[in-house]
Amino acid sequence: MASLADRVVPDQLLFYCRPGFEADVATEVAERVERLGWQGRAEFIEQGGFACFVVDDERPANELHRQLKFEQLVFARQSLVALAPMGLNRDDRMSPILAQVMTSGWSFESIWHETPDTNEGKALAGLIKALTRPLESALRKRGALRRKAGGRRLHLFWMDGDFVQLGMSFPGNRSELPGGIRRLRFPSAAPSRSTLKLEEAWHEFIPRDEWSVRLAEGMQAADLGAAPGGWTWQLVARGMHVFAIDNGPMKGDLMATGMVEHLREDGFVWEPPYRLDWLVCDIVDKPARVTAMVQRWLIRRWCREAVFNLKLPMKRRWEEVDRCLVLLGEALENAGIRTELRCRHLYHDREEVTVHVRLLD
Ligand SMILES: C[S@@+](CC[C@H](N)C(=O)[O-])C[C@H]1O[C@@H](n2cnc3c(N)ncnc32)[C@H](O)[C@@H]1O
Repeated sequence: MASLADRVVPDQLLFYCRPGFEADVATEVAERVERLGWQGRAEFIEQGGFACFVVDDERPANELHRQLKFEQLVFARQSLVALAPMGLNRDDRMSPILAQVMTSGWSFESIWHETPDTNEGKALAGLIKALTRPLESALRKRGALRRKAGGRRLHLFWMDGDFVQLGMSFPGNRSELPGGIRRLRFPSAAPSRSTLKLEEAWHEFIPRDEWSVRLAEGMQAADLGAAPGGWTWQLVARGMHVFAIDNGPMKGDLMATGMVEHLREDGFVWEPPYRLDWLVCDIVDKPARVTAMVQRWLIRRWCREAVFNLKLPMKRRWEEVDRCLVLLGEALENAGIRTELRCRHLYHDREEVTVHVRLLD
């Protein structure tokens, strides 16, 4: 291991994201960092599938990483403390990587090789496969890869075959999914691919051991903007009764379950006949309008939990999301309603984000 004086200190944070959303991650992170009272600058390459925040502060980047809770980030799929990216020579990619790890003084329990979520990234699979074993064995021999190292994980983020950035993640403040991506199998009986958005939202926002209580058989739900029925299909698959609100047609098989009441009404004005367990909404409309409608549901306690999508066709997506979430948070607080509120750009979301709200009492 390098002595303390010789160590390379990580000076940046690295975030993965959906290609095309780099500016959103960069703006979100820069704003949050500023609110936390830190200095630095965000950097990204359009369509690169990642953004960096280079810390310009006397305090170490590790400390900023600890303060910036991954769970609260909207557009980042993964959050790492990182060293500067490294150009590699094709004849010997291993040696500089080993040297950088050893001078960083890092130790870890596992190594993940990852790439941007792009076609170029996928093409690096062969190179990564060839390097995985030799690198692991070299790092194990040098004592950096250990059986016990606080759950820390080394990430090698291959920007291309000649460029890699080394990052470190910490349990409790990271995505536990490779590339920060939750891959789900499309259920062939579901009426639309949108179904995966609601399923992913549940994985993201509801701990697995609470599903049997919070997504239970016999619960009552409303699905606003339900047609053709992908989200309703998920609710019915959990054994819930669903008010499906949409002018459009629901796919036949779903209606045959007897679990769905299809009402051709306006989701923005429809009111449930009694208190429900769940509200879900996938209506394509202005984010502020959708948020105001869900806010009314929550303040009147018409549901206990809600999942809704905010469609973001605009350029400044982070600003729009932040505005909606702040207004919603303030309105709920002013109404004396305690909630758990989270928002994420999920893997199955495209130009949209998914919000989850749960009433706490
Ligand atoms: C993105 S699609 C929903 C897809 C659905 N979540 C699924 O998984 O199949 C949006 C739906 O919202 C409906 N919609 C738009 N405005 C609405 C409104 N004011 N009230 C109810 N539904 C509306 C549209 O008819 C459309 O079917």
